[in-house]
Amino acid sequence: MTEQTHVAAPLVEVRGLHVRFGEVEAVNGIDLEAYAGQATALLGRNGAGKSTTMRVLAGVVPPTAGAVTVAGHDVRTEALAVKRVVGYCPDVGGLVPRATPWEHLQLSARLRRLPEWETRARDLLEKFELGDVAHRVTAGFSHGMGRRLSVALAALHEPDVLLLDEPFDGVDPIGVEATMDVIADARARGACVLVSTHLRELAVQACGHVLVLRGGARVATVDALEMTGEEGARAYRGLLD
Ligand SMILES: Nc1ncnc2c1ncn2[C@@H]1O[C@H](COP(=O)(O)OP(=O)(O)OP(=O)(O)O)[C@@H](O)[C@H]1O
Repeated sequence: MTEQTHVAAPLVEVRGLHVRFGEVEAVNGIDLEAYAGQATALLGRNGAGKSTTMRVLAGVVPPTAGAVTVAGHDVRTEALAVKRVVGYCPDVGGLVPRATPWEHLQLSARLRRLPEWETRARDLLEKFELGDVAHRVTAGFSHGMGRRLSVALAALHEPDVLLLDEPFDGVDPIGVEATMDVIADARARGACVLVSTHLRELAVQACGHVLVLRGGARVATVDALEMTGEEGARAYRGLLD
């Protein structure tokens, strides 16, 4: 036996990630590994660096320093390949106000050259209870409706790496359940899932591992069980100070 506990290579590998915006050090030396079939939650206070880390993994923000690979692709030199293997629900934006949910899904399917996407698109819209508004422009959508569509869009092509930034924010129980299903389905088919959220209880329900960030750095990686209930709330609170 070797000391290695994972035989397969990680789907997400982050070594010494730094991201600077002018004077602001948004991410300050994060290490992270995530494997097929795993779901990992990113928790931390406002400004801890969760969304910036997600943006780097999605290939939309380049690292200032550090090595980051997603499904074996370097985010710095192979950003397009990263975007192909990732399904990304950004924390804000990403929807075109004058387009309908169906048009969003259609555009994503065409850009990715997905064959036979219509049935899955319809199923996702039904799952997220967006079937009735499938042909209504998103301009008038509530915040929660927009979140639900963003998760459906991220999941459409059954990506190897699913990145959900604040997927539960303002979402009703049906939407939360649909998002939990999407996460469970992704894990079952061997995808790797990362979820950034402020909702600790939902994070531990969805994920097996929790990464706590503070000031752009990782302060702990714990089993989700250690973050559940009142004891978990106390443990989490302790990591925030
Ligand atoms: N484009 C940007 N330009 C300048 N500063 C930025 C930019 N994006 C993020 N930051 C800064 O980087 C830090 C980390 O931000 P980030 O959005 O990653 O945190 P977060 O943990 O996702 O916070 P929240 O929980 O509030 O969404 C913050 O100080 C933020 O102001």
